[in-house]
Formats: sequence, structure tokens, C-alpha cells
Amino acid sequence: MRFKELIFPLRVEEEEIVEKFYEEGFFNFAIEEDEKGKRVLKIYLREGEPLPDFLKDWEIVDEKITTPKDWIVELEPFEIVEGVFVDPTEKINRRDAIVIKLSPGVAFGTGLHPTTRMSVFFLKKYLKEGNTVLDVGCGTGILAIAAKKLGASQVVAVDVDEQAVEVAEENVRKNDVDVLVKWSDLLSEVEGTFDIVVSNILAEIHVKLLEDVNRVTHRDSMLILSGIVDKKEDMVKRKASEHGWNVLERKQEREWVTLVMKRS
Ligand SMILES: C[S@@+](CC[C@H](N)C(=O)[O-])C[C@H]1O[C@@H](n2cnc3c(N)ncnc32)[C@H](O)[C@@H]1O
Repeated sequence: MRFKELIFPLRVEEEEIVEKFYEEGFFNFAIEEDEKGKRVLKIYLREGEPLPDFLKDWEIVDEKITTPKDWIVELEPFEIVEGVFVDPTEKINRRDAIVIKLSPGVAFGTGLHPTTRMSVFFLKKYLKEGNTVLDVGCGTGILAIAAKKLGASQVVAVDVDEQAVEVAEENVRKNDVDVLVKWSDLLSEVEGTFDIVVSNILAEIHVKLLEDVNRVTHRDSMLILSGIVDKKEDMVKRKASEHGWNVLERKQEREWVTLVMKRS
């Protein structure tokens, strides 16, 4: 999938940008340093997709057609964590491993990003046969499909992006697994309680998720929160602790942190 990449100088605080994108329901963006060490905002638009309103007056420093690097799906299957393979070719057939067939789609979640890999790592480590799992911000559905193949009894996957919901549904069909995929803004459409809630979004969004997560969990549930930039880890931990959650384990790759939490 090709996107139009637009680059803007970063004029406001990163938190403010994330908040604005969140309000507009726009998630295909990155904040990076350019070659001179200046912070820039990169956004990715699908064909025909309009520019988010608040960026209309911003100066564009560069524009090109691209495939964002974290979304490129390898043509070869790869082992995301030990014993779990992601197979975009749909050709591998192994009885000794878990294989997730994954179509290249427009949604985030190819398995190449460290935040996805760490989420699968913790699902593999903590998921027990028969657990119920909720995947919030499912993207391609990779975590939900992994959870089901790791032995979950019931899996619900939600995303606020309609196209992600479609891609996840297609991947669920390809893998022939029983996963319910639905549109939901965080937990707005979620009912019931789950043994594990896994979510790979952003620190700011986890803070919102934590406001409501006790409604869909029980005293022994586990939370796996990924996509947290290290400098925002404390913000997430503080909010989690206000709602009774303590960190059981953490893992970090580059600046990305994943937290596993249980209630005290
Ligand atoms: C970083 S991707 C994660 C995809 C996949 N779960 C993975 O781990 O690779 C984050 C996903 O969260 C979704 N998202 C962002 N805000 C959301 C919200 N408020 N409610 C539900 N999904 C949301 C985005 O649309 C995107 O698909």
C-alpha cells in the first residue's frame, strides 16, 4: 500500500499533536528527527484521504509517495518470537510452531515493530489455555490471532479505524480462527470481562483506556500495554496505579516499553 508522506516542522508539543490526532481519529503519523536533528512530524495519507483540519495552515517541508517502513510486510515469513511465525506468503505449513497468516493491508501491525513483537512475547509467556482475551487497537489483528492460536478460548479485537477492522476481519478469515472483530473507540462497544487485555497503542491513549479498563477486567486479569515511549512510562504507571494496577514485568526495545500489569 502506498501512502503520500507529508513532512512538517514540529511547531507544538508532541503531546498536543497526539491529542489533536486522537480527537480527529487520525493515527498514521510519526514524530522523528530529521538529518539536522530537528523534530519533524510525518503524516501518511491514503489515496483521496484529506489532510487533518488543524494541519491545513501548516507549512509542508517535503512531500513524497512512500510505503512507511514499519508497515512494509516482509515477503518472507519470519519468527516474531520463538515458536511463533508471521507468514505473509501463506505458504508455510508447520505443525511444530504457531503460524499467523497476515495479508499486507493498510492497517498497522505487520509484526515488524518492536511494540508488536513485545506484545506477542508477553502473550506467549502469560496466556493460559482457555483464557479470554481482548485486543484493543487490533490493527491487522495480529495480536488477537496470536492469542487465539496460543490457546485463548474467546478473543475480541476492536479498532477505531474502519479499515483496520476490515483488514483484521480478512486476516481472521485467512487464519480460520474464531475471533470477534468489531469497531470500538477504546472500550465504548466492549462488554463482558476478559482475563487478558492487550493493547499496543500510545501512552496517551493508554491513559484513557485505564480510566475504563476495570469495567472489562476482574481481580485476576492481566493488562499488557505496549507502544509506550520510555519517557512517558511513568505517566502510564501513575494512571495505572490510581486504578489499582501494578507492574509485574516490563520489557524495552529501543525507546519502546511494554508493561505487564496485575491488580494489587
Ligand atoms: C500501533 S497500532 C497496533 C496494531 C496491532 N495491535 C499491533 O500490535 O501491531 C494501534 C492501533 O490502535 C488503533 N487505535 C488508536 N486509537 C484507538 C481507539 N481509541 N480505539 C480503538 N483503537 C484505536 C489504531 O487504529 C491502530 O490500528
